[in-house]
Amino acid sequence: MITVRAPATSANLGSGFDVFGVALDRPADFVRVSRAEETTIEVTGAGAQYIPEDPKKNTVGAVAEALDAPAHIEIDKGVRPASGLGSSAASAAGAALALNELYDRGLSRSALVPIAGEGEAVVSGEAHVDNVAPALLGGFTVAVEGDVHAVDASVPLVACLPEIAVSTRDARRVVPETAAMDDVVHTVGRAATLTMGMCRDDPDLVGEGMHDTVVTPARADLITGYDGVREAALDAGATGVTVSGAGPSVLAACHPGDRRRIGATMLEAFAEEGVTGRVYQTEIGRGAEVVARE
Ligand SMILES: Nc1ncnc2c1ncn2[C@@H]1O[C@H](COP(=O)(O)OP(=O)(O)O)[C@@H](O)[C@H]1O
Ligand SMILES: N[C@@H](CCOP(=O)(O)O)C(=O)O
Repeated sequence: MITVRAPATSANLGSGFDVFGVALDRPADFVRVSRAEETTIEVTGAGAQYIPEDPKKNTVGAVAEALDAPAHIEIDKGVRPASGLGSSAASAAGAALALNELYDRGLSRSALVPIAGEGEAVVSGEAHVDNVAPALLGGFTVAVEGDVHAVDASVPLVACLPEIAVSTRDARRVVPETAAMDDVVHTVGRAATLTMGMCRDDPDLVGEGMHDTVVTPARADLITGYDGVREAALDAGATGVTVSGAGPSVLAACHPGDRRRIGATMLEAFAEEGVTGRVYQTEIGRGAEVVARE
């Protein structure tokens, strides 16, 4: 029996739609696997009632199939589904790491990324890897067709999760099909700035690089109170604010020591719109890791 802790992740970071991702120090899922004749799944924890246990509908089922590694898989959810914090990806990445070891497959973490991506295809219709890559590799990741680049980075973050659900599948429907050249130039500049910020552990550059005029405005309309929450976080000292993944979580980058104030302000701004929620004071963290072998 092997247990893996698999972290939440935040994809896109504004300017890097479907490309950028970071592992978050918290929250996390715990995935425990034991060998079996056929795959069965048991889910407990945050939002478990919304997560199917049918292997054909759960991300970990697709991973077990891709690795030809049937198992009884217990998932203890720390990352609520439809949160914009890579909930489905955390389980997929955790299962990939755990089953790889359980069945002695010998695959590297990089080789497990597309396998965990198969799990994402089950829920969003596409095998995008911008969440599973940081969940496996940790740090800041850049997913380009067929390849992933990763770098360790240290930047304080606040993730504010409102009590509303936005499914990734629905949020992909509002993404514009085309962009004007001015917006493309703006986005490239911000994405490059963010990448430089990650390489230098510089929260100011990371925050500046989060600004995006193409995808984020369309997604923001799905999140009640987004504009007020963004303004409030910036007023409280955030260096940049954007939609986390497909939403509804809102992600702020900041300097050390500012997280508590920013988190409280974001919750107040949501409350003004009648929305409750919770805050994770977090930072860029490590990838999934084995925490127990029994
Ligand atoms: N192991 C899993 N963990 C979380 N969600 C899962 C899992 N397997 C399937 N799902 C489904 O995936 C959807 C949530 O995924 P998604 O919308 O991408 O949320 P998130 O933004 O938190 O990753 C829900 O419909 C949920 O039922
Ligand atoms: N690039 C994807 C990322 C979805 O992240 P999630 O955490 O909301 O599942 C997208 O923006 O659709």
